[in-house]
Amino acid sequence: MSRERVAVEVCKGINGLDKVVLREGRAFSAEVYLYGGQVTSWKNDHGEELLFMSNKAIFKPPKPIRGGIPICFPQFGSHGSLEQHGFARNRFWSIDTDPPPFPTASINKTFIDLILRPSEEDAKHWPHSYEFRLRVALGPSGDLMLTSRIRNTNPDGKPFSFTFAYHTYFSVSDISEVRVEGLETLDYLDNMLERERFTEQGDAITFESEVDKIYLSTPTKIAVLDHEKKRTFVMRKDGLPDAVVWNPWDKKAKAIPDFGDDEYKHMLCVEAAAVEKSITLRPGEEWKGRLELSAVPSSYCSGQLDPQKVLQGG
Ligand SMILES: O=P(O)(O)OC[C@H]1O[C@@H](O)[C@H](O)[C@@H](O)[C@@H]1O
Repeated sequence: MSRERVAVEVCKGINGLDKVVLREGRAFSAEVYLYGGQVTSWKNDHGEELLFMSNKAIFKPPKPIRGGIPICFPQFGSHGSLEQHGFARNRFWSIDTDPPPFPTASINKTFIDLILRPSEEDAKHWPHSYEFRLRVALGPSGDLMLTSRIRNTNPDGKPFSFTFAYHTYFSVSDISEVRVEGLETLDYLDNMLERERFTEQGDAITFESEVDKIYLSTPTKIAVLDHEKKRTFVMRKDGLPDAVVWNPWDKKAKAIPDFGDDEYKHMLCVEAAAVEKSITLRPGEEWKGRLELSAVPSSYCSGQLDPQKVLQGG
């Protein structure tokens, strides 16, 4: 007799931190830590992990967790007055038991709603009142969906601005066998050159050294093809015009304390983001940013794989 899988379970994770486990179908699953409101695991129906998590990740405040999908808010990167990537990734989020309804009814039943509100300490550095609601959902075919709703609740009539990213760490077999499609010929800001602006040349993007680029005004669908694994990640995004692509490569990897020296070979960050133009909300206004990830088998032929076809199963 098979024991029924609990769809949404709140339990203890590493170092006793609270986590929520979502389960769908035979073996699809995802895990979300309340610390950081961070997805730390996403598995397919073979139980294979699809997100990268460093073996040296520190699941202990105040360090953010190195891997999964950290949330960068209210500041992406180091441009601004706040700590790198903002504070949302190292705050304790709460389970939101009574979130306002979504305008269109969700067909997904397997989800968790989290909420982040500013603490007194946060308000000293970023003097704004807001509600950040995050829904993490797992679809019937294993798709992972994150929806952020950020509302300005400033009582003093003041607007605020922020930048944002879903800092997704994909797990890949070998970075030198990976290509990203959907960003070719776009303009990007090079983070390694003080955000100087360039235009991407040529074909799909491949990797042979450190990369840290913010692609601008990107399409809503981007594909990450893992040749060796014969797997393609398809990212769809909404409300997030930019896409950050990051791999630290060998030298930078050694300088990151919570990252193994060789781990750069097995990860790639492709981050749905709003960086170039910050988002401004007046009191009472709400912004929505959505990320949808699916992992599909791919038989890869150089230049012939059209992410569109992958999406349609063709
Ligand atoms: O080490 P952190 O703060 O998690 O940041 C990792 C990387 O995150 C990327 O999004 C940035 O573009 C990089 O510049 C940065 O190095």
